[in-house]
Amino acid sequence: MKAIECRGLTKKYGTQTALDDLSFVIEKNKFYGLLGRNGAGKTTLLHILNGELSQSSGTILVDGEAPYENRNALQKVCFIKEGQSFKKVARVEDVCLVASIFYPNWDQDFAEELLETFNLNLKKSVKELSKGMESALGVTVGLASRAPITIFDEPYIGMDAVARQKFYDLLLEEYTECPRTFILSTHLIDEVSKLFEEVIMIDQGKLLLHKNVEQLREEAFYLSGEIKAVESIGANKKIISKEIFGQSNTLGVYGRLSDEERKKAIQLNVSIEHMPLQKLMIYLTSLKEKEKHKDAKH
Ligand SMILES: Nc1ncnc2c1ncn2[C@@H]1O[C@H](COP(=O)(O)OP(=O)(O)OP(=O)(O)O)[C@@H](O)[C@H]1O
Repeated sequence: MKAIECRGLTKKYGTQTALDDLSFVIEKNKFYGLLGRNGAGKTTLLHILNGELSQSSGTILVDGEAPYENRNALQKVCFIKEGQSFKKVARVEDVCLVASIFYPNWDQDFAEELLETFNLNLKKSVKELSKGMESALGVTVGLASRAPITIFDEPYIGMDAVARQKFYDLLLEEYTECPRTFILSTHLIDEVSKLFEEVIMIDQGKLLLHKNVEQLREEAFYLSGEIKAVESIGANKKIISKEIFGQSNTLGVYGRLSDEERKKAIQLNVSIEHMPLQKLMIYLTSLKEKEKHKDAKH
């Protein structure tokens, strides 16, 4: 079942192309990580998804409807942005009241439970909150909205490591108890990658990768061992990184190993290790950059 569908989605700001012919499907009740370097186009995509921006061309459907200025579609989406700017004079309870009016599935008891967890007082005004506390208020709204599509775009600005961990634990608990579509856009990839079921990577407005995380675990790995042995296993594979330490070599590989190749790796004392998502993104985006420079030279 589709929660979101993009076809040829393109967004231009004047001559700047922020999204370039993006096509993908986000399925219902799955947890997505939206990843990409600064300026990749993530926020632009999320603003279009949330009906705040219109695309230059292509289509986007949220639960089958175009989201731009469409209240019906938007009630299904709760979008918590980086540095969410709630009205400074509003009290925490006012923020919850407004959210309860907008989101049909709002759960006030859950909201109050979360506020207590984050030590937020209902009577405090937003201007009295620290940066991290304001982010915790955003996280509370996102979770208690119980919106079928809940999106967090770097929602933890100012939250310390303990508060962030609390947020990830709550997110996992909520996803397990009350499944819905979650999209988390983040630069702290390895902190949260355990939550993701699918990963969408964007680079310079284009889709770089859309994969199931389990599949990625099998397809992105390091081979380490004696130089010749490692190179024989990595031959004919897409090599995305290479490090040589004396007589040993570590290759970052993006591809699949057959059972035969795995057996051979054991025989040759070549270790196979999972590559963290953050590293994979760094390698893939820098490879793209190198390819672009090469094309520009020719
Ligand atoms: N309002 C705007 N006017 C002109 N250009 C814009 C505007 N908003 C974004 N851009 C450009 O569009 C591109 C994508 O920006 P966007 O904010 O979507 O990236 P992002 O992936 O969210 O980046 P970050 O991780 O830094 O938040 C960038 O090149 C940016 O300079």
